[in-house]
Amino acid sequence: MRDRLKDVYNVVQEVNVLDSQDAANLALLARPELGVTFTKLHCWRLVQFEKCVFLDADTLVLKNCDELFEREELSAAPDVSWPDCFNSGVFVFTPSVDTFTKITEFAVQNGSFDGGDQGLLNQYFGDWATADIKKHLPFVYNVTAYASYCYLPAFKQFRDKIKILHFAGKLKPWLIQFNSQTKTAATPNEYAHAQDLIQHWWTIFCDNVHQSLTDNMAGLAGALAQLRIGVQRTPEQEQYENLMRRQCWESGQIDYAGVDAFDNIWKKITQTLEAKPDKEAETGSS
Ligand SMILES: O=c1ccn([C@@H]2O[C@H](COP(=O)(O)OP(=O)(O)O[C@H]3O[C@H](CO)[C@@H](O)[C@H](O)[C@H]3O)[C@@H](O)[C@H]2O)c(=O)[nH]1
Ligand SMILES: [Mn+2]
Repeated sequence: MRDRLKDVYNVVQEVNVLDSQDAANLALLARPELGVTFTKLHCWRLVQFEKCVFLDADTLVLKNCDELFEREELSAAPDVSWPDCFNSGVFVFTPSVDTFTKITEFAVQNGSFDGGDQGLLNQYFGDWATADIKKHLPFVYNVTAYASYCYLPAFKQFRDKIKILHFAGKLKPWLIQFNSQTKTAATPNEYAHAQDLIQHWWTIFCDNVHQSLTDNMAGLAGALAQLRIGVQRTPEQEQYENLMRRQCWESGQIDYAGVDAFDNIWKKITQTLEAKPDKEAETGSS
């Protein structure tokens, strides 16, 4: 996968979720819940660049955004569910080892109010909402596509102005049912207003990404490599695609480390089994 990425990007830099070689990381080892968050913070170490724009992997750039580099750290667009916080899926920053260290130290001390990088960065850059309006990126640089967060009449009115669409939330484009034969995505209701943009994501995937994937790749990439695009599907292929989609969906939805941890599931099963005789007794007596 790294080789494929190197064909497309100028720099492919590997970062570890937790790296015991590093003092800041060592401190974070005591806070494993911050591990994934920490990974995103590595972007501040790209000191070979003067200025950078961070983009979540679930963003889709629709127009040239070079002017973002004229903004200062930390510039970002408001988050739709709490506009006094910025959404951390798109932000302008200045790489600096010093800032990286300060943010990680801050993380170790204060944690993150939402358990992710967005809470942490909003705490660290705590005056974003009030200090400098130039650091408020227009919303078109980070438009949340999910219907329940979307102001649909505005989406319709301003859709041609959207520069970056962000598939924030659990339902990602790659989890949406896709028919490899007709090359069409079965857009769910939550994205009905953005159907052509979901289709655009899949068209880019079919035309520019699929040929770079191979069956021996791990995870979703390996599974997507097995799609046979534009040819008639055998019943086996159809069944496979349905199964893959379902597995993606389910793995995307299940909170293995939290409420859906095996211990909790087991507890629930045990409780249900224990509760059953009582229920029957109740029904019997009533
Ligand atoms: O296994 C993973 C998980 C996440 N990421 C990266 O982390 C980003 C954030 O995850 P995502 O699923 O996109 O989160 P969102 O649904 O966008 O949710 C919000 O909450 C996150 C946690 O605070 C923030 O990072 C997001 O910017 C914010 O939009 C991804 O885009 C990736 O770039 C990975 O590389 N690997
Ligand atoms: Mn995201």
